[in-house]
Amino acid sequence: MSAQIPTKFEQLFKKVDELKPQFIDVVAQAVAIPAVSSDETLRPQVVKKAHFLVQQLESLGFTDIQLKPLGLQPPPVSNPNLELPPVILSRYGNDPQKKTVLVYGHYDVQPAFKEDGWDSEPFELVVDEEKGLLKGRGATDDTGPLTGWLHVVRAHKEAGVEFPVNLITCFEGMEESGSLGLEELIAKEANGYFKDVDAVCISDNYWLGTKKPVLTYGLRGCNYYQVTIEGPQADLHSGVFGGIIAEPMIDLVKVMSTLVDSDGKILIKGVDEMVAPMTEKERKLYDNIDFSLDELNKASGSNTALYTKKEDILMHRWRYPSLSLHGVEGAFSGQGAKTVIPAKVIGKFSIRTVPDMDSAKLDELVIEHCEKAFAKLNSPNKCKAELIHDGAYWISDPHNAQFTAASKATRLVYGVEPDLTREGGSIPITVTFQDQLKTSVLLLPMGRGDDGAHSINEKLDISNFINGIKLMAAYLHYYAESKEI
Ligand SMILES: NCC(=O)N[C@@H](Cc1c[nH]cn1)C(=O)O
Ligand SMILES: [Zn+2]
Ligand SMILES: [Zn+2]
Repeated sequence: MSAQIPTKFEQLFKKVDELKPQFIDVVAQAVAIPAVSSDETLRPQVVKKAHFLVQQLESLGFTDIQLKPLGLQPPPVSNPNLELPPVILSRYGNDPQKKTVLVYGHYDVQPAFKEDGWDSEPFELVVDEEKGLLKGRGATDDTGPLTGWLHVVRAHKEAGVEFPVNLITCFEGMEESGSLGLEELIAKEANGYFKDVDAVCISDNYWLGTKKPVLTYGLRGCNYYQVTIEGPQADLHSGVFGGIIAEPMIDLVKVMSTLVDSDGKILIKGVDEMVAPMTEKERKLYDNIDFSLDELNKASGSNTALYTKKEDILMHRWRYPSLSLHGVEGAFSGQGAKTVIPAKVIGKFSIRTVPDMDSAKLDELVIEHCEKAFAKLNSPNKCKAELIHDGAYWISDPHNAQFTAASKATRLVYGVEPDLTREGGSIPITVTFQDQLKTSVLLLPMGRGDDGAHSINEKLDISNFINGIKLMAAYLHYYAESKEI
């Protein structure tokens, strides 16, 4: 850190360091609540986590705290009376002389089971001081970064440093399941709760690698589909019925195998044609990005990369679509050798979308493709392909007041210029904030590319957590000082 660091940052950063145990304790309490949005039976836990966060906001002096209901979860859903989890709106400061920054985060998490291969219980935060890690579901995605904003407020209060902006929180509990219901809420509040918002900042993605901080200006979208194949009335004995009835699982494997090649090529006609062509200007951007095949291999824990050149890896993560097969509901998946013929199986897959793909057109192509592939099997079973949820891709210009402030903050905290990156993952609501609030959006990641988000042993390095809080604080100060909006 430079010797001329302004006093306010010195005071703030010292306080952040002092409060480290308390900050980690808040993350531990939050991680202990298994707020898995995709598991309908865990919906009360998602709601419990919202209430936990409300308590935290209250104790920090946030005002106008509202738990916004979003109504019932739309189909496909097992329980048609399932309420969506609430969105948490709150503010800290209401000074018309100050800029207003909306911070978005999500308190829901991906599913996690110890049997998946975790070294510890996923919903018990492990604080490993020796390795410098916080380990647990949500540590990096997105419980750790979401709480970061609250810690920024606490550090200001306890250090006696004036908070530089008015802060508005928008924390949702359905991001991992397509942000259902949030778009409508944002549209409704654009001229209400959010009317004075000057900028939106999201901390819900990761550095590209493990060493260099980044600021992010693009995301892929995600359209998530399911194909249901139904046959017999109930699961059957394969010794009694095998070979004499049409098995849903055989049909499903055949249909799913027509979607994508082993080398990642999407086999659905018409998809490639929707992808924006590469320009020379864009091609040059990849040269300056700090990344290597080695980092990808380390993050995946394998040597299974489909591309070896940095440029190819980045292009296929950022600017080309991908299709992933995720799983099969209703299929036998336990240990041992159960000789069952599943009666109904639901295959799940998603497509990461990119400019200029048309989401509705993609749905048509995918559904038609699945129907045709099934028809070719001449099976007496029933097949239905449908969209579960979608979220749009987003790309913006990274040269504005927010990115300038965040670059300055990165130099202050990390002593380096951040790389400007796009992200292969999705945050479905990003584009809605930009369009509805007519503001710029900055993605300011806290964690590293090897954090294992959505995977086993998800972690956040303690240094990233602490420096990430300092980075958030410095960004708010520099943005507050900037002349432009
Ligand atoms: N940290 C962002 C993230 O993990 N986003 C999810 C969003 C999503 C979309 N559909 C299902 N989940 C992602 O998988 O990218
Ligand atoms: Zn996330
Ligand atoms: Zn996620």
